[in-house]
Amino acid sequence: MEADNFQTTTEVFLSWLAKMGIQISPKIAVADLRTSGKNRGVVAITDIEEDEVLFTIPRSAALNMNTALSDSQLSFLQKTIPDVPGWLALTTIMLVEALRKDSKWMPYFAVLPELLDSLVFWADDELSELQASMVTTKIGKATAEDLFAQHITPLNIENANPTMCHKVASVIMAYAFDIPELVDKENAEGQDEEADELVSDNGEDEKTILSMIPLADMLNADADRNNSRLCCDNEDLEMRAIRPITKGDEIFNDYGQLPRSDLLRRYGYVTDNYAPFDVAELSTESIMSLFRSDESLQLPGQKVLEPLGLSEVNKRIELSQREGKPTFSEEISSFPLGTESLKSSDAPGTFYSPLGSAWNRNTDTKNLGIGIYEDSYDLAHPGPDGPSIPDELLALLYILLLDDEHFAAIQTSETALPSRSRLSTELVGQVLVKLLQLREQEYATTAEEDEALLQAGNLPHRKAMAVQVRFGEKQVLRQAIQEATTFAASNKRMRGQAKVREAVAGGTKRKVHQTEGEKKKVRKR
Ligand SMILES: C[S@@+](CC[C@H](N)C(=O)[O-])C[C@H]1O[C@@H](n2cnc3c(N)ncnc32)[C@H](O)[C@@H]1O
Repeated sequence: MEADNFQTTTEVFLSWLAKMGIQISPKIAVADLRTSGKNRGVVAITDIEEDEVLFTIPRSAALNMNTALSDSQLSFLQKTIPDVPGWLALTTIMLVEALRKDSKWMPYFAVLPELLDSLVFWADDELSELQASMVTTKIGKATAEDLFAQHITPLNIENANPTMCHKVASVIMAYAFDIPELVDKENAEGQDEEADELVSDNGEDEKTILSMIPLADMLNADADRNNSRLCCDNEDLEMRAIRPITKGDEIFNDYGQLPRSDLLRRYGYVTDNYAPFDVAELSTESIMSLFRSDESLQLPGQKVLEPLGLSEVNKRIELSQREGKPTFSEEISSFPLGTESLKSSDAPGTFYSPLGSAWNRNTDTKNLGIGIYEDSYDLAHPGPDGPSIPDELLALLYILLLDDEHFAAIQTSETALPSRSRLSTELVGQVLVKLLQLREQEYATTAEEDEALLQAGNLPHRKAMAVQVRFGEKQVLRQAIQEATTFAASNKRMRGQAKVREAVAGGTKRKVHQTEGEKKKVRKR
């Protein structure tokens, strides 16, 4: 019976797509992919050539603030909640639209999922299976609920309780597209001339509108298996093949090169094909708790690094926080800086990104510039795109480990940091190994134990996904440790050449001398 309902809902949806003016190539079909855990998807029923149009969607069939609700409902919302992020505005629109008895969008709403497996819906005991993964700090459930309470609750929309708001907002996060605004070419020409004087035409100022796009959002994704892309020629939206597709193949969109932690957070699934994009994060707080400690740092080979003293640590942090992109000399540019592209664009607490001003529909993409001091650093699998350990992390440790004379030289002259190969000193490598081993120990199980769990199989679905995420992060940490052990650049400018001493047998730990003021501020590990 359920299968019949599923099939009927799909058929009603397909007829509705035609009524909405969506033209579909006879070479594709919507398929029931529940047996592979994907619900619906789109498949090729004959061979398809590269660049063929799979379907065309008029802008009127994209659900957004231009197309949903009555004019009076929309202007009421614009007046009542003028300054909200785009995802929150679209959530409100969908909640209100779903209550309209004559809503033309009903056959579309019927194919949208009731509930996803994205992390906002996980119970605490399920989340605990992610162990020390920092993805749990990025769910932003409480922040989202504050926004629901502040903006949606006062509207008294029937059934718009926090659970329902999360359901709609999480569907938007997993299904919506940011599409360029329709440009009124006749009027835009004159405006462009004026605007040319003010802004550069680098595409960053393009206005976008967050939209639900029926059928385009029925495409699943599997890392680099993407074979189609949504294109926009101002008037219509087109899904095109970006490579030849063989009969029977699934048609995949591109959700981005996301680590499995983020895939799980945003989309509620993971597959092995995303494993190459996994990241492990090292928080700056954990680095600083090591450096701010008043205890000596025990390094491999029985070496001991004396503490730096709190005010000195703070001076070095200040230097690393200087605004602007880091400047490194020589061959640093042979690696892309850090692993920014792997990083989730949304910060903790901004769960349902993209954020942007809602009613003027402009998503701000300005790059504010980054110093080497970040809240956390992404470690990745080394590959053609770069090494495992980002340059910024090396530079931060290098600054913290520089001897006083060379630190002062960099501080006063604002000279560039040395190249990556010179940042990778033996001492930086040893401290990094220590930090990464401590990070590994934050996870309750080892990589080997996780692997055994996965091989044994039969895990509950969410636990299996969590174990894959934490196992992937531990594998990245292992690779980063491996990379750090190869660091062999000279320690000549490094702090502690006089003070790094062989620990005496039984290694007594000496307290560093501190001023009274400093002592009060020292944070114990
Ligand atoms: C844009 S929708 C794709 C259509 C969706 N399958 C449906 O039936 O409504 C994104 C959602 O599809 C599912 N999905 C996409 N790709 C998947 C994959 N490779 N494996 C499992 N589920 C997938 C996830 O639930 C994700 O949140």
